[in-house]
Amino acid sequence: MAERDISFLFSGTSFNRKKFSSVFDRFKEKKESNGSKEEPKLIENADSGAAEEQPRTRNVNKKRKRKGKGTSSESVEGFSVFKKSKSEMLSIDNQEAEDEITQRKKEYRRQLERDAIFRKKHNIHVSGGNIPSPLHSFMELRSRYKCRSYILRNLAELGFEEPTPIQRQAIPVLLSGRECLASAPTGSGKTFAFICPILMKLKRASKDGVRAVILCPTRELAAQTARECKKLAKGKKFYVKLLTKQLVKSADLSKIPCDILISTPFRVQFATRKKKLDLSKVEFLVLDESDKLFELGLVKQVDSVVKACSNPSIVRSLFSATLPDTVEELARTIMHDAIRVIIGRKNSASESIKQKLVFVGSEEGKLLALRQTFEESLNPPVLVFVQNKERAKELYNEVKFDNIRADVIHSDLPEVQRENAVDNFRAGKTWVLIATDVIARGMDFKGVNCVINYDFPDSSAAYIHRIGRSGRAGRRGEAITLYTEADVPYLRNIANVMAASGCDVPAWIMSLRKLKWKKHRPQRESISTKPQNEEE
Ligand SMILES: Nc1ncnc2c1ncn2[C@@H]1O[C@H](COP(=O)(O)OP(=O)(O)OP(=O)(O)O)[C@@H](O)[C@H]1O
Repeated sequence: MAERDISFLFSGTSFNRKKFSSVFDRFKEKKESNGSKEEPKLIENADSGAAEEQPRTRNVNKKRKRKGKGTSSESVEGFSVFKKSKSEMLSIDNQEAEDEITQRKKEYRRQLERDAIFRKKHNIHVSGGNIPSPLHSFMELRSRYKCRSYILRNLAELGFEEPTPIQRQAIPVLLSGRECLASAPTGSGKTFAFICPILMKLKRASKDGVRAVILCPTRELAAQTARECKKLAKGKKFYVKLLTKQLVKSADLSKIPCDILISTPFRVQFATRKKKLDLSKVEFLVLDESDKLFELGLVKQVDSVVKACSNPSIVRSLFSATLPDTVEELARTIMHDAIRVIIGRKNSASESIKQKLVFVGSEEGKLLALRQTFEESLNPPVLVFVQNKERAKELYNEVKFDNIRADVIHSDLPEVQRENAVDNFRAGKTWVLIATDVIARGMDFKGVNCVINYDFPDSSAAYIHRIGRSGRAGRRGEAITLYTEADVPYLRNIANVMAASGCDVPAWIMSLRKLKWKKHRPQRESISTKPQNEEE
């Protein structure tokens, strides 16, 4: 059939098959070798990674062919080439094919070396097969992946000059249709590392149902991610939907156009269980803050969303600043041939944060230390983290009369109040925001100068995420962690994180025994300056 098509195309042309049999054979060989695993590729990248190098391959081949012609005419002067016997011709062709393969292999190796040097320079560590080359610039999104100009325009409008290390590697991975397990420091641009390839792959808006789902552990982070997504999609009519409680209640979601759905696992699971949401066409699933999503309490909901996204060709990706081995193992059970991308050292704090430990003796000592810090050097915006919502309320009641613009956020507050607390802090109306871990992850407040851990964090991951609210996008930040006698057994774990990110830690702390850390949530005395009997 194919042959007949070819003959049809060449009808009227006298084409001597016998004379050019060796050429025909070469094409045949190529066809067969295309399917074979042994065929050497220029770049052992996944689909588009390889595609990205194809023009270069073709150029090399063209050049090689032209050069070959030139050489033979030079050496044999004109028509003498046709005087060669058939077997000689065949051997020349075979030689040419072999040369080409060797050349490709060399180029492929050179590209691997260039990639390795570039990754080393940007502290990018990768594992997995056929890893696409990292991005050298945002412009490569156009040259390699035909990125539409609206995205490049929006990146420029946002003031992004260069991709961050996680963006350099994770974007090509996802654009190549590969799954990605990624870890990079807080504030290093992970959000755009998954939003950008999703927008590029979805190409344009459609009314055919949800095509991408992004799960975040809190509604605040989901709202922020939806906003960021809309910023990058500006100028293109994508349907980006934040799935809120009201939306689930009020609408038949199947009738609302939605390309990208962003929400918490609870909300998405609820909507799918009520048959208000069909996720069978989802092409991309992102688990942001994935280690948090895999914690007890969320993992079942996540599991049910993962199952609801039943499209067999779905591309899943996991992102977080902290990725414990247990989470990696669990993640691998749901991922196919994922590429692992780690920026810097896994589970470490951002190096742009100056970290300090301050001993305060007792709970009373904490309040004194906090007030003293505010009096001497309040440099807003400041975030103060406490252990639970009760303590958040107590501390807020203490500082709200201190002539500083303070506010509080915790899970007991109604949605609107939580939103206002975040918005006012963002807008600079609030100087000091007292918070539980509800905003410890992912929240991107511009220019938080200092994070104060009023209560010692309950894990080193919690520490990394809390202090990571400052020192974002290359800016400098500060973190102060108050501790009492009750916290001393856990000091060493925090000290290790500090030392790994280049901060000074007293030698006596480093000589403490390292405890296997379970959640550290000691019973703490209530926060109050009022005498006990007055309270009663
Ligand atoms: N290429 C870039 N150049 C400059 N700034 C960038 C770039 N990419 C992202 N940013 C900015 O960096 C900040 C942090 O980004 P993002 O919130 O995505 O960090 P993250 O790595 O997800 O942090 P976390 O681990 O805390 O969730 C944001 O304000 C974002 O706008």
